Amino acid sequence: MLRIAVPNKGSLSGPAADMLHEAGYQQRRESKELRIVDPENEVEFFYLRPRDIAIYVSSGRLDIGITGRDLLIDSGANAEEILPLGFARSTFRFATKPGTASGVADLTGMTVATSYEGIVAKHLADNGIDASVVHLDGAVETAIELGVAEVIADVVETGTSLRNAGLEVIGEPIMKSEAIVVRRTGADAEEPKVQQFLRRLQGVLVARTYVMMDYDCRVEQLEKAVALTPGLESPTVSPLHNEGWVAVRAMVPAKEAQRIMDDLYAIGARAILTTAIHACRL
Ligand SMILES: Nc1ncnc2c1ncn2[C@@H]1O[C@H](COP(=O)(O)OP(=O)(O)OP(=O)(O)O)[C@@H](O)[C@H]1O
Ligand SMILES: O=P(O)(O)OC[C@H]1O[C@H](OP(=O)(O)OP(=O)(O)O)[C@H](O)[C@@H]1O
Ligand SMILES: [Mg+2]
Repeated sequence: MLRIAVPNKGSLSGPAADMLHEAGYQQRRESKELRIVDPENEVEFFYLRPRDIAIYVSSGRLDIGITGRDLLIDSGANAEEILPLGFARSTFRFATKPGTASGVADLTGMTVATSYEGIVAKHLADNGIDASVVHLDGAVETAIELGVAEVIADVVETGTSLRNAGLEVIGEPIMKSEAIVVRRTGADAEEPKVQQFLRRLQGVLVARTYVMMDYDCRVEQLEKAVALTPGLESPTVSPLHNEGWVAVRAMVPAKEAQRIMDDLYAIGARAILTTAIHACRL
C-alpha cells in the first residue's frame, strides 16, 4: 500500500484534495480525519501539517508527500521534488516600509521576521549579509508596525497583504514556489506504485491545461492548419465524405484555444469545436 502525506490545512490543503479526487482517489469527508485508506487504489493518505510533510517523507515512513517547494527547502529535509503541481504558486520576498532598504545588500545589522528561517538564513549567508532572523508563526506583515523587526521575508502572491500593511517588496524574489510532490532523496524512482500515482496526477495536469479541438478543413490548407494545431505528437487527420476536405483532431493548450480557433477560421477551417478533457494518460 502506497503511503501518501497530504496537507491538512492552509492554502495547499483544498487544491491538493481536489487534485487527488480528480485523479480518482478517495479523500476524507471531514477535516478532522487524520488518515484514510483507499483500498481500491491501494493507497493510504495521512493528513499532516504542510510544514512537516517533507520531514515525514525523509524519514522513509511515508513514500510520497504533497507540500510547497518553499516548505521543502526551508525544512532542510532529505527529500526531493519529483513533480510540480501548478497550484499554490507564490514568490518568497523581502519587504520593508518604504525608505528602509532597497535590496538585500542594505540589510546588514537589521532584524528580519519570517516563518521561513531556513530559507532566509541561507539567503543572507549566501549574500554575505550579517542580519538577525526572528521566527514568527504567521501574519509576519504586522511585525514591522509592532517593532519586532525592520524587515520581513514572506510568501507573496497578489501582494494584498503587503499593501494592507503599508510595505513594499525589496530586491529580487528569493525563490518561486508552488505545490510539489516530494519523496525521500535517492529513493527508487522506478517503483511501479509511485509511477502510477505520478501518471495519474500528470493526467489531471494535462486535462486541466489542454482542450481537444476538432475541425474540418480543405486538403490544400492542411499544412497551415496542422502548424496551428500540432498536437502533442501529431494530429489525427481523417477523410471526409466530401472530397477535398479532411477532419482534424488535436489537443491544444486551453489558454490559446480562442486564438487558435480564430486563426483556423481565417485560413478556411470550419465546424471548429473544442471539448474538455476529463482525464488522460500521455
Ligand atoms: N496567499 C498564498 N497564495 C499562494 N500560495 C500560498 C499563499 N499563502 C501560502 N501559500 C503557500 O502555501 C504553503 C504554505 O502552506 P501553510 O499551510 O503552511 O500556510 P498557509 O497557507 O499560509 O496557512 P496558515 O494559515 O496555516 O499559515 C507554501 O508553499 C506557500 O508558498
Ligand atoms: O500576497 P497575498 O495574496 O496577500 O498572499 C500572501 C499572504 O498569504 C499568506 O498568509 P495567510 O493568509 O495564510 O496568513 P499567515 O501569514 O498567518 O500564514 C502569506 O503568509 C502572506 O501573508
Ligand atoms: Mg500562512
